[in-house]
Amino acid sequence: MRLVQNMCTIAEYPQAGSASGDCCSGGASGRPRLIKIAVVGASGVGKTALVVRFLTKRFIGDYERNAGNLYSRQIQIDGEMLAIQVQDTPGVQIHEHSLDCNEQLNRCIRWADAVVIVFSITDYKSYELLSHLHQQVRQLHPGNRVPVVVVANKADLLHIKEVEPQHGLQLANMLGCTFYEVSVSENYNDVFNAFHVLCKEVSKQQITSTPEKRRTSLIPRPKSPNMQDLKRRFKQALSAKVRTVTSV
Ligand SMILES: Nc1nc2c(ncn2[C@@H]2O[C@H](COP(=O)(O)OP(=O)(O)OP(=O)(O)O)[C@@H](O)[C@H]2O)c(=O)[nH]1
Repeated sequence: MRLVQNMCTIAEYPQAGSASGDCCSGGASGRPRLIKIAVVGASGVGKTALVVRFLTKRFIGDYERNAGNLYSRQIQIDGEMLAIQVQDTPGVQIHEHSLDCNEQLNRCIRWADAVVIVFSITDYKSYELLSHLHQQVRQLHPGNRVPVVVVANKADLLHIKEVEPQHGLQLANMLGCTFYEVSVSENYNDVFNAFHVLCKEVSKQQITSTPEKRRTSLIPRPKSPNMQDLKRRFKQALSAKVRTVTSV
């Protein structure tokens, strides 16, 4: 299903890296490096709007309830072309004080190199989900510092806010996440910055986590000797042999 120009679901997208997510398929192969981002949060906080805004710069007011689309696009960040895949996920809820996480969501989180947790400043419950979701990310990526950005959306609706943006910042700091307060409907730059920071962090991690690959690509290939040189050496070896034979 094509949504808008320059954005496509993964089924249409020419593969950058393997389907299993070869995160380091850039460089030598000439293909852009792949960065996979999952966007999670409660229902109605603006996850789809955020993803579409980031990928197309446009705010489109209404979307069907999200079934979990995967979008992809190549974008240039700091001079490098990157293949970004963004997984939009269905809204989560709290059920009896714990996260009502289905397997689909868990799979998306496991698949991701980085996660955006979105809440809306007009919905206190979506804010409460934040630390549960963060915990879920850490549990599903044990021993791996997957970068997480917290996005407080709908900053244009301050008159009906249920969460002080300041509280979002404090919680994000406590969890060790970068925090962005945005209005997807009114401001593209903040949205771009949130994804930009995330992509940069993943990029840094990918580069430092594959020292072997980098080292091999840095070692110059030995030059093959030219034919003249080989012939000369062959002749030398032959005449040496002949000399040895005649001197016996
Ligand atoms: N005023 C305002 N409305 C927004 C903003 N971002 C999204 N919305 C609106 O919020 C509603 C929900 O947005 P979606 O992007 O569908 O939210 P979602 O989190 O993907 O929702 P689910 O698919 O149910 O999980 C839509 O009517 C959007 O137009 C914003 O920054 N400001």
